[in-house]
Amino acid sequence: MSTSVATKGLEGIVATTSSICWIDGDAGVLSYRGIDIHELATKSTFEETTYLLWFGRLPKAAELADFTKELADARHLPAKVIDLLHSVPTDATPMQVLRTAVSLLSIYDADEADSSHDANVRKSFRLTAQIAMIVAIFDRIRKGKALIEADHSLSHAANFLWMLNGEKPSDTATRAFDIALVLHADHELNASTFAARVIAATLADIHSAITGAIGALKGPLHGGANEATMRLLYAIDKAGADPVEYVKQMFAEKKKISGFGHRVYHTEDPRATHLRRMSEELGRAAGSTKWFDMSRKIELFVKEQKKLNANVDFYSASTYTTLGIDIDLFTPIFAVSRISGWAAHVIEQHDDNRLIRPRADYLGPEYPAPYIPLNQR
Ligand SMILES: CC(=O)SCCNC(=O)CCNC(=O)[C@H](O)C(C)(C)COP(=O)(O)OP(=O)(O)OC[C@H]1O[C@@H](n2cnc3c(N)ncnc32)[C@H](O)[C@@H]1OP(=O)(O)O
Ligand SMILES: O=C([O-])CC(=O)C(=O)O
Repeated sequence: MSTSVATKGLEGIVATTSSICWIDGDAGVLSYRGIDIHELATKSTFEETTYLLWFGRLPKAAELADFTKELADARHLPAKVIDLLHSVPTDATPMQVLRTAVSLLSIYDADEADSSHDANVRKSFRLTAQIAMIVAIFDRIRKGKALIEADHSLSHAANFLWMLNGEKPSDTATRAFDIALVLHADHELNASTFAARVIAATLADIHSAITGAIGALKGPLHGGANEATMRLLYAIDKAGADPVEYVKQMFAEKKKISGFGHRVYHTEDPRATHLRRMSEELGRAAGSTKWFDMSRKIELFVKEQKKLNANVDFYSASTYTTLGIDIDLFTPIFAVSRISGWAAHVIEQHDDNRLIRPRADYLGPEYPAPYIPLNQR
């Protein structure tokens, strides 16, 4: 009965046109609006990269200053959203809370019913500022700590660390975190971005699309892999095990190693190059490269045994841990960055929309199957 054969997981299927992000998975190239990620990671900032993603080109100095101010000015959460953060159980995961809070934000957004280009851009500023605030504020609430007011003079990266830790971050920590935000900002039609575009394509609002994207990011095959990677490193450490022997046993049990493999890259993930270096450098600066050393042993072994490369999630785990960030904040922090890419894709989708509605290769009972009356089944 089927008319065509489905490609499991839509591998290799081109599902849309886009002008935002280009990846060459064989050459290990990632670019935003044509600009290589290595250039952006070494020269740009999260604010400038977000401008690039949303508006299609690098900003001039005055444009960047205006953009930075607008993003800082958007650091405001409705009281009801702060109430929600106080009312959820303190053992709720930050990803659950973020997903729920972003959904609630839509009810208080002045532009909720407006999905025009300009309204989407206004909402993107707010969502980008608010997602970072929600993650930082909930972490303080669950730890019984006093809330920290946003500092509008700080960059997006520095303000997040300030609101999370209640201490002005060092330049080293701010720059490392800012680079991590740049590296995670966009990645073409990854699962969460695709989810966002599918939702946006029904002409649903951007908050609905981003709520769905956060749900998709949470899974351990996608953004959740950074937390799963760190849980693996902790488990090896707790067991006092040799990392290679531990991973060998996982292979014997046919388990996947989080932080390895990628649907698109068949070579080094260019983001891992930076995160590997950051993991080592931050470890050295902090006086211990323990997590980097363990990660590197695993990386070399997995590469040798399975020809699998580390992806963006592998070294972000040890990088964030060395920055003193709790494990269950890793995936929310991915969202703190990825909102920039999600927003760019929702704007692009709404600007030139068509419903996304593929077909399924039907494998069920043959048509016409009999309807058997209830008393005869
Ligand atoms: C930000 C991101 O989303 S980056 C990705 C984050 N996810 C992870 O790190 C989770 C671990 N990795 C994986 O599960 C996969 O590599 C994915 C989900 C990233 C890509 O999945 P796919 O393209 O569907 O590849 P698939 O899962 O089919 O794997 C192909 C083969 O490689 C193996 N493989 C892939 N990744 C791994 C891994 N991390 N550990 C062990 N084996 C792996 C699979 O077992 C499979 O082997 P088989 O053909 O012998 O059955
Ligand atoms: O592109 C993907 O499939 C996953 C990924 O690396 C990302 O979302 O950053």
